[in-house]
Amino acid sequence: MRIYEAKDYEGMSRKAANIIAAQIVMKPDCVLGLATGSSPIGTYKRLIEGYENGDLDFSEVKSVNLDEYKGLSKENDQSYYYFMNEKLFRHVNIKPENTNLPDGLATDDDAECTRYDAVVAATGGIDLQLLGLGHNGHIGFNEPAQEYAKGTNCVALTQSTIDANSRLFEKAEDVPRFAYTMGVGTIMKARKILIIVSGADKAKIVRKAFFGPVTPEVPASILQFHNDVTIVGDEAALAEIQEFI
Ligand SMILES: N[C@@H]1[C@@H](O)[C@H](O)[C@@H](COP(=O)(O)O)O[C@@H]1O
Repeated sequence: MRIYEAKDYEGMSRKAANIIAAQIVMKPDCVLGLATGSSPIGTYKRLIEGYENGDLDFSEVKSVNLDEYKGLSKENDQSYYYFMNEKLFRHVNIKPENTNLPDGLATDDDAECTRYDAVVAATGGIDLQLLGLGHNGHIGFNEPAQEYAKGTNCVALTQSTIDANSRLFEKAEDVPRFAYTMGVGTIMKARKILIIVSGADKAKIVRKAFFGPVTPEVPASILQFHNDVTIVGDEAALAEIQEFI
């Protein structure tokens, strides 16, 4: 596990974008696993700059996103489809047909999970998976549980996740209660994992996830078993793991 400490959110974003940019330069037709949330917004900004100044070409890049809220359409400004379009896709030359997310409006959960697993498999596998970290250790929307989900699944969000994400919605009641998420098994199959963490509120879970016991009760802890994980965090988020850096 490599750990890079950046001074602040901006520094974290630059470092993470450099790692993703290196992946794109080394393999122009790479498959990127992408994430939503506040953590990757700065990273996507830097990638857009890389495209605008001619350093990065997304024309052959494929992407698969981790998750999507159940019940939200692509046009809903809270959907992860909308987020990805606003924060990255529409600003670079990635082909829309090469970008993939679970379908928030699917009605048959099992069929949608099977479909999305097939979509991910058809890409040939994820070269680099970008991850944020939930306050309870969730990755994608894989919440603390008794066991790890292997493939895409429809999950009931925990109250703590609903509360954390309600800051982005007008009313807490508007936060969907269910989401489709890529499974932990699929995430673990990514060739490289890049996890970004920022802010003092992540410090405790960072220690628990990466230096505590491996358990589905802290979903991100399984990343300790992956052989190519890079953590990029700012000083505040890495405050509790200083002895390991
Ligand atoms: N489903 C997303 C995750 O993919 C994200 O990594 C995490 C942390 O979000 P943030 O980066 O805003 O702290 O929570 C959300 O619920």
